[in-house]
Amino acid sequence: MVSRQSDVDPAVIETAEDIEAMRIRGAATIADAAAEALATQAKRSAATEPDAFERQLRAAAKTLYETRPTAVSLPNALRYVLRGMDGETVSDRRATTIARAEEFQRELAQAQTTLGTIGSNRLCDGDVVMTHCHSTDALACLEAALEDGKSLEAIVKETRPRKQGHITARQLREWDVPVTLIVDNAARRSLDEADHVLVGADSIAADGSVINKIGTSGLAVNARERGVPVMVAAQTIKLHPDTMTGHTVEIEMRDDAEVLSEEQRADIASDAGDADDGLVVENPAFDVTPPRYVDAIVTERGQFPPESIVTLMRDLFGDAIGEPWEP
Ligand SMILES: O=P(O)(O)OC[C@H]1O[C@H](OP(=O)(O)O)[C@H](O)[C@@H]1O
Repeated sequence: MVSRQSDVDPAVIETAEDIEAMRIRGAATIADAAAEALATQAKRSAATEPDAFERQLRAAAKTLYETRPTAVSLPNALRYVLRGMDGETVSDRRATTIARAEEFQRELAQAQTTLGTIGSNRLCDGDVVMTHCHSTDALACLEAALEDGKSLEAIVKETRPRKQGHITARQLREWDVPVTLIVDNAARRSLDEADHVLVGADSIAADGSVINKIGTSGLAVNARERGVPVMVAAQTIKLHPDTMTGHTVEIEMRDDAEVLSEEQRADIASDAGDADDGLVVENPAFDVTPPRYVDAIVTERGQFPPESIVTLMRDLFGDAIGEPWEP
């Protein structure tokens, strides 16, 4: 539940609620929306003192941060914008915050385009690509390959429980890519037809582990066994710097209702509704794919074997991290 702090603008609260409810979803889209929300907070702040202005921006960042715990693109976006807030007056702090948020959004869009070009180099004319969930970073690779004149086909996993695969299928059909939509459990069988598995990421850990939509790890294990290369498309905003100091990535557990309606629960558990009706629904939104099942992590800075992604992480983030809203 999004906390409603008095000095956080209603527009920021609305964005936070949209992210929490997944009306705004996808790690890159969430990061873009968070930067936009901080710019809105800055534009609308009625603070007359620079310290009060800064407190409001940090409160807004904390509100946004607390929406979803797994995609590191969110805190990375918040850190990036807040670290650009500068100046001794409200006016200066407002202007620098807005400019920094706009810079973040431009760089995010450019990074995805560059990543797509790099990822498309791994794809050949006539390839069949299996996708999981809906990743704009992954689709950027397919779009770049199509713009290069390569023909592609896709096997799209529906990706229960929220079926984000339908978003991918719709986008690919708009690009006139033949799509075979499959239930998640058919992935192993369909891998025989695939030349690549292409997925996105919510976070990349220092050891090269990939945190992505639930079902990614099982798909990657099956792909390794079937000899199908696994490509992870992930802008550097997905790199999780806290994992360089031993922190693990929290896996978001989402509501039962995404898996089972109250009517279905009542159909299964005759004494449904009792706290101890003996029926527990587990709904993890993400899982962790070990680096040994990943062939390449494609970023806007080039592609990396998972075991070496930490070199890029150190280069970009250094060691000083801290919470995104802290000074
Ligand atoms: O940043 P882009 O590549 O768009 O998406 C990255 C990942 O974010 C999504 O999470 P959710 O659907 O928001 O839970 C999926 O796990 C997807 O692979």
